[in-house]
Order: sequence, then C-alpha cells, then structure tokens
Amino acid sequence: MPTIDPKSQISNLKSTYAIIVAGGSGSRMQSALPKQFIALCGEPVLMHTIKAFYNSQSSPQIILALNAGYHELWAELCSKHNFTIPHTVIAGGKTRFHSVKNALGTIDDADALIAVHDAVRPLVSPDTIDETYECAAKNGTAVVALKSRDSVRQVANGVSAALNRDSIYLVQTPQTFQSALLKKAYQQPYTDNFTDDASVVEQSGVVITLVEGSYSNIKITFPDDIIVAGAFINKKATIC
Ligand SMILES: Nc1ccn([C@@H]2O[C@H](COP(=O)(O)OP(=O)(O)OP(=O)(O)O)[C@@H](O)[C@H]2O)c(=O)n1
Ligand SMILES: C[C@](O)(CO)[C@H](O)COP(=O)(O)O
Repeated sequence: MPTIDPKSQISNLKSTYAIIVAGGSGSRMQSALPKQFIALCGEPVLMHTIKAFYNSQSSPQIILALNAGYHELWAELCSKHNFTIPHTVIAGGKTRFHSVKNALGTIDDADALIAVHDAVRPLVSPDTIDETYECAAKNGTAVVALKSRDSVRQVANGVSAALNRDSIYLVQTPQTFQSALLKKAYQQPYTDNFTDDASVVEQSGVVITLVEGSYSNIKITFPDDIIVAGAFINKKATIC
C-alpha cells in the first residue's frame, strides 16, 4: 500500500513561497550587527528562521530580503556554519513594506501561496507554517495571531478603560496569502499604517482570517528577547 505523503494536499496543487524579511537595521536592539545576525544558541537568528520553513511539510521556495550591504556577510556566515538550505537572496527595501514588495517582484506565479515572515521570529513552528498555507489555500488569507493573555486597557486623553481581552489578538507572522491578492494589495501606495502584510491586504478590501499563534513565536526586538528565545530553545524554565 503506498504511503500518503504527509505534505499537505495544497502544496501538491499550488506552489508555495516564503518571503523572509531581513532588511531591517534592528535599531531597538542596539547591537553591533542587525539582530537577524545575532547568535542564538550558536547560530544566527536568521538560520533558525529559514530552518523552520525548510522543515515544514509545505517546503516553500525561500526568498530572503536582505539589504545589499549585508549580502556578503550572509554568504560568509552560510559558509562558516555549513548552511546549505536553498534560498534566493534579494535586496531589502527602506521599510518592511518595501522589502516585501521587492520580493513579490521576483514571483511570477499568480496562483501560488505566499507566506511573509519576519526573519527575527526564529521560533515559529513548522506546524504553524503549514497551517497558514492550508488556511490561505481555503480562505485566501491566513495571519498568525495570539489571543491576549493579559488584561488590556486602552488609554485616550490620559484616561484608561478596560477592553474585553477576548477580542484582542496580538499579531505575529507568518502572514500567508493567495499570491494574486497579495501582489495586488502591494500595488497600493505606502502609508505608515502598513505595519504588516495583513494591514496592507485589509486596506485593499480583503477580509483577514486568523490562525492561532503561540507565545514562543516571539519577535526578537529588544535585548531581553534573545534571553527568552534562548530559554525556549534550551527549555530551561523551572518551576520552584
Ligand atoms: N526595511 C526593512 C525593515 C524591517 N524589515 C524586517 O521586518 C521584520 C520586522 O521588523 P522589526 O522587528 O521592526 O525590525 P527592524 O526594523 O530591524 O527593527 P527596529 O524597528 O528596531 O529598527 C524584521 O525581520 C526586519 O528585518 C525589512 O525586511 N526591511
Ligand atoms: C509584522 C509584525 O511582526 C507583526 O507583529 C510587526 O508588525 C512588525 O514589527 P514592528 O516592530 O512593528 O516593525
């Protein structure tokens, strides 16, 4: 009896791509090198991220948006760490939006599924990645988001008011879309409100579907995030 390929059926029908955005400077991290290159348990953050996509069942073609000034460093790091996962390196842009737009310009397939993921979310699970491709195949959109664990308050004019935390989701990546609708959305002129792909796609009139995220899929933004990410990798948490 032939074994069924555990690769999701969607990937048999549609090509899958992953745009890994790594064009940022990491100003809030204040490290010597942009945070995507910082060593996390012995390997640059970016390598953990690419490995997660490589290990997913969807096995997407990986496009890495990286500022031109860092292409050589990246090649050196790949050689030093014997990192051979296939990927295409393209130029990042002046904002995250422009980095994604540059990467989209290299994808011709109008019927593919495209995940956009922050290079600095190295702990994304391959299962979550697969779930977004499956969801986007059905709905056109799939954005990973985590329900707030804390109570939430909104402050306006110096006055705070409680919000219903069950209605608050913290947005993560991957954010995965049917390619034609993502490409169309990225033809809009840039505005500062475009903090992620969901905001760009939503502005083009498309409803966003959420996929449950996880606390461990943190974004490395500030120095203490590296400590948290390291603890997740080493599973060092202790309950006294
Ligand atoms: N011009 C840019 C800016 C950001 N990014 C990427 O978008 C992701 C999320 O952005 P953020 O965490 O804000 O990264 P930085 O812009 O590098 O950080 P900071 O805002 O602290 O400068 C990161 O993987 C970052 O490399 C990008 O590809 N191109
Ligand atoms: C895309 C994103 O990671 C979703 O949480 C986030 O919006 C990008 O990070 P930034 O810190 O706002 O640039």
